Amino acid sequence: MERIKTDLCIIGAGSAGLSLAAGAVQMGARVVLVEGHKMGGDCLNYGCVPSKALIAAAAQAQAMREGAAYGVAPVEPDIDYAAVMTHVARAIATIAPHDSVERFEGLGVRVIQDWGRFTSERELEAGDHLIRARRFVIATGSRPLVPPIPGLDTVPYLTNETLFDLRERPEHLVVIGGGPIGMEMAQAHARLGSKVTVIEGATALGREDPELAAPVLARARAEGVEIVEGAKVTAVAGQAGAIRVETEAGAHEGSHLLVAVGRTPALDKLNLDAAGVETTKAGVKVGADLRATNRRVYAIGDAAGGMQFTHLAGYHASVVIRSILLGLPAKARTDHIPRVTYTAPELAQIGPTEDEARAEHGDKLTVVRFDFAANDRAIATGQTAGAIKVMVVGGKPVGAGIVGAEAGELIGLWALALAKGLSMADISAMVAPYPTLGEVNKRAAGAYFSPKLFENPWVKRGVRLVQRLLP
Ligand SMILES: Cc1cc2nc3c(=O)[nH]c(=O)nc-3n(C[C@H](O)[C@H](O)[C@H](O)COP(=O)(O)OP(=O)(O)OC[C@H]3O[C@@H](n4cnc5c(N)ncnc54)[C@H](O)[C@@H]3O)c2cc1C
Ligand SMILES: NC(=O)c1ccc[n+]([C@@H]2O[C@H](COP(=O)([O-])OP(=O)(O)OC[C@H]3O[C@@H](n4cnc5c(N)ncnc54)[C@H](O)[C@@H]3O)[C@@H](O)[C@H]2O)c1
Repeated sequence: MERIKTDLCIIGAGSAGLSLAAGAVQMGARVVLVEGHKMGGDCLNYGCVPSKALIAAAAQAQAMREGAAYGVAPVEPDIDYAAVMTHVARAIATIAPHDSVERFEGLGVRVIQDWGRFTSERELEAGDHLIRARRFVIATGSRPLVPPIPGLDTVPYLTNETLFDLRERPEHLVVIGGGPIGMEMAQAHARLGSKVTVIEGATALGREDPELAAPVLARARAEGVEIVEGAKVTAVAGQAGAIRVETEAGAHEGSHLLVAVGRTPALDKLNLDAAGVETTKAGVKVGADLRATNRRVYAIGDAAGGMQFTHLAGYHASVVIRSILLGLPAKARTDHIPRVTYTAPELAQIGPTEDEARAEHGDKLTVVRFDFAANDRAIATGQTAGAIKVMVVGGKPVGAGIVGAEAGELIGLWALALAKGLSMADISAMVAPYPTLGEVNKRAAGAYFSPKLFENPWVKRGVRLVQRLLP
């Protein structure tokens, strides 16, 4: 058993652990990084990267069907599903060196490729190593939640960890769960030629602003995705190629089953009791400073039990690095974290939705909006299905929601606005290049001021007075 003493031991080399390791070692800390499975974690291997690569292939296929509006004869694409998955694997392989053991060892990180398990409040065992660290950071992420549905353990089912291993296109993919994973993968597969049924216990994309989620669901349905809502799955039966899903609202059959009903924190291997680290159902119990009940231990990323995004994992790393390396107080905010569902159209949100903002701010809330249909670039490119809504309190945006082409890119401005406390006046001061979809952001800000400017009798009177006085 090798004994290692270090400043910082990070458990998990996913988005959270890698961001922290790279930052901490380059700032001069001695860092040990413990990873039991694949460097890069979920995002690189089973999550963001493969899903977005698959979505890109699906978008290409769909574009070939939709040429008519542009005067380009539409064709039904000839899709080689195995080749699509080769494209997905290539995207992973291209990014993998950036997350590799070699790169991190090159930066000076000691990487231990084994599962970590606490033996005490100050020590972690990983293979033949016993690591004593001044600070530990749990960055072990999450894994797919497999609900206790009767019969599920008797049928072959896919999760995000196995979906991208497929080499033959599912004939009929049944997806349990209409959240972001379910809807992204459902639409992508329908575009790639599978028949797809989504079975959702409540409302599909139910955490989103219903007005902004509606066009996403409508488009997916128009492209052939069957979305069954209010249909909690009660039992599953069958075998490979013929799987039957029973719901409270009837039964559905398909060739393949994808389970996408949420995530569960990956904490089971850590022996957290030995470390005095308490947990909740969502993850490690942490405060806003991301410190656990053992104050030497932090949790970041999915393991911290809040929102689950790669950019949040990176942000968490930047928060705890202040506290761990410099001893400075640091708290994680949540109000400025955007989220994007990469369906077509994309759906992006930051801060509260309209309903949530109204519940919090009541009459102080103003909601301004602008439709893509009035944006020249959207008209020119045939992308007019979309809208932006901005929730404003006291002249400052508290939230924004965008549905439409490139919504994920467009929300970036509001992420800056909320991070820095910018006002609607700041946004409207921006000159956006013409013609860009990004003009919708400025026009939303304009919509906030135009009633104040154009429907105000005092402004009109003032202008008339000045006009009389001017030479
Ligand atoms: C299908 C899908 C699509 C997604 N798309 C997006 C997206 O488009 N945008 C976005 O922002 N987010 C997306 N996410 C979410 C994103 O992948 C996660 O939020 C992110 O990966 C979390 O990073 P993490 O470092 O906390 O955890 P992970 O990436 O899960 O990494 C944790 C690592 O810890 C390791 N580990 C676990 N236990 C131990 C142990 N005891 N010892 C040693 N190592 C251990 C694991 O092997 C793993 O490598 C998606 C997720 C899925 C499933
Ligand atoms: N674009 C992105 O950023 C992105 C993409 C995919 C995933 N993610 C992350 O991964 C997380 C997990 O995504 P997810 O879609 O698996 O989970 P989710 O919790 O967001 O959605 C799961 C859905 O399954 C439904 N459900 C649960 N049990 C059911 C049952 N028995 N029968 C029918 N429906 C049932 C729920 O009502 C819910 O709508 C997301 O919250 C997000 O943080 C992010």
